[in-house]
Amino acid sequence: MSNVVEIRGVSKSFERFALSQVQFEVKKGFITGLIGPNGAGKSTLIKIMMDMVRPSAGEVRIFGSTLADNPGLKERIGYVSDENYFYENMTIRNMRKMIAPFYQHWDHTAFTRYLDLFELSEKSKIKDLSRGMKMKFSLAVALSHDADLLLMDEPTAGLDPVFRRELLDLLGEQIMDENKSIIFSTHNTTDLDRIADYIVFMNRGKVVFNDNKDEVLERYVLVKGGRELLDKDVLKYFVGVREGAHGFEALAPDRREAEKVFQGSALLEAPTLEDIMYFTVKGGKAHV
Ligand SMILES: Nc1ncnc2c1ncn2[C@@H]1O[C@H](COP(=O)(O)OP(=O)(O)OP(=O)(O)O)[C@@H](O)[C@H]1O
Repeated sequence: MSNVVEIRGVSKSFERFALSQVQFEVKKGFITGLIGPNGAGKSTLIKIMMDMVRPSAGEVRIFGSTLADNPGLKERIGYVSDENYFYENMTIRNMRKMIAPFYQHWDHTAFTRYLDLFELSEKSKIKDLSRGMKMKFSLAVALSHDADLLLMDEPTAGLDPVFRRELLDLLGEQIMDENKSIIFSTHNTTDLDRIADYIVFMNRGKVVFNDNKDEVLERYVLVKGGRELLDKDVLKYFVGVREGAHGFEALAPDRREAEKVFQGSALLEAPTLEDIMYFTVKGGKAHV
């Protein structure tokens, strides 16, 4: 199976944050969701992938080359930023006239179709668009130049629930063509429940895991039991614990092991991606 993106030992330090030794691959033909709490380093990593931020170590290969060696590859990426990089005083039409010539494969028919679908008028000025409408415009651009990779930083942020679903369906349709791939970051794990094939989970500048979504959901297990079960010996089986008035809830990273230890004494349940993110980020010891 070929990789559309290869991230090798990427590090980047800012004054109060470090992305350290990030390493993973993204498979062609799939949707990969990038999740993690605020400040985990998702946007920084996406900017490094786009060659907008230079890493202090390591490299990113997209379609087999680095963008520094082969800047023309950017054309094959449909990038959606988490910031508005359009000119506020321009209309959508004038912005489009400026952007389109950068792309050899600009598809004006597709662009007008997306504007219609997203209920945007070419006459609107960027500054008069709501946050969600700016996101829609950005998506229309990213989808209109026959990109092989859609790389999107929080594309569902600011979208209402109805359009959010429509967008996820639309992204699902994009990868029907098995040559296309999608990477997108989100805070909303339900976006991923719906469409992601792979999950890259980042926390504090590091990758916690990069795995097939179904395998992740099968590997972890939620353990629910009485407080009397919680002692130091048991804590080693958990990545995070939450204590309530009557009992505890914890996430174990190894379902089989947890089944052996807790079968009969605690309740074992399948976690959601949100449970996995919550317990991993929160940790456990401090709460017990
Ligand atoms: N140019 C910069 N200079 C200094 N610090 C930076 C810079 N860019 C990012 N950071 C810091 O790096 C950290 C990670 O930021 P980043 O935007 O990558 O996180 P994120 O996972 O996308 O977060 P969010 O989910 O809140 O968007 C933050 O603490 C941020 O303040």
